[in-house]
Amino acid sequence: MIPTSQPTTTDNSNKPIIAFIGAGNMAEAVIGGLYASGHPPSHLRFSEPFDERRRYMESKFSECMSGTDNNEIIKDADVIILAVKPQVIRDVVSALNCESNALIISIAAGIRTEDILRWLKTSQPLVRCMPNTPALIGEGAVGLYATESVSETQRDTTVGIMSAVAKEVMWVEKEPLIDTITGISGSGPAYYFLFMETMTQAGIDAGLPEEQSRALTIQTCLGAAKMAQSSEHDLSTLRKNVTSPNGTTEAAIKSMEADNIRQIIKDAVFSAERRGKEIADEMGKN
Ligand SMILES: NC(=O)C1=CN([C@@H]2O[C@H](COP(=O)(O)OP(=O)(O)OC[C@H]3O[C@@H](n4cnc5c(N)ncnc54)[C@H](OP(=O)(O)O)[C@@H]3O)[C@@H](O)[C@H]2O)C=CC1
Ligand SMILES: O=C(O)[C@@H]1CCC=N1
Repeated sequence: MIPTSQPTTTDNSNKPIIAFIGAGNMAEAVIGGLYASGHPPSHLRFSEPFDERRRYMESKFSECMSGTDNNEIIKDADVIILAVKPQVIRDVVSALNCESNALIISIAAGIRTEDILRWLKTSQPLVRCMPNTPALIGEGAVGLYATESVSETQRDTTVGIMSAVAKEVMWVEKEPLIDTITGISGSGPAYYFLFMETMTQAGIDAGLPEEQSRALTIQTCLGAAKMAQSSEHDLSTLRKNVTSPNGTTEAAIKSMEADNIRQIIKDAVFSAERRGKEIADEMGKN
């Protein structure tokens, strides 16, 4: 009997070819996550007009195809990820020649699917996605909205891509909720950084060495987040568990409540959400 030959290389034929338009921070995070998850580099491409940035990305992802011509990069792609700033997306999308049924994923803050489809002049399957920068270390949180023409397989492909960089990947049924997610997790890392910056500075002002204040602040944030993630208790119970009657935490929380901390945070989230809609209105005019 003649032995059947065994393949010696991994079969990559079922992995989608993914083309990134714009190779900035977010594209770097997603390409990095896909690399680490074993996505074949030959199936990853990016275009980037800024020479210095492109060279940096080429040195980091040397096996990927790269260039400056967006239409060259999207040829034969199964998935096209729009990773440019909202202010340039209209010009970028209007110049694309999408002839295939490739899935398009836009990560641009605010920009609505109806505008992207109008600029594309096709009824391409389109997903609107809101990732965040912790994706750079595989700790992202991602919200997704699919237009009608996105198939179940393309939904699975989208989740597969985003799961390479995120621990939470979730669909919403109504597109405006992507703006809400922008206010929560898209912009959210900056709120926590601001909180940590301020807390570190308070420690320094009170006499702690910067290194100690920074380390204590960061570990406290991380510890609280991990507790919140693993605990069976809700967030307010966890807060109350730290707060002894007439103790130190109570004094701190009372001080924050007196300064209207809850309203401050809600206003911040709604400001980000509103700004997303404003960006969409500004860019969607034409
Ligand atoms: N940063 C964040 O926390 C998050 C960002 N987003 C969204 O992700 C998108 C990308 O953001 P981010 O990665 O931070 O931005 P970056 O500015 O880092 O990346 C965008 C890249 O696109 C390049 N670019 C500009 N014009 C073109 C073009 N015509 N063709 C191809 N590439 C082009 C830019 O080059 P050049 O510098 O030369 O202009 C830049 O390198 C934005 O729409 C943003 O709203 C979503 C969630 C979180
Ligand atoms: O600030 C911004 O517009 C982008 C989108 C979400 C986070 N950063």
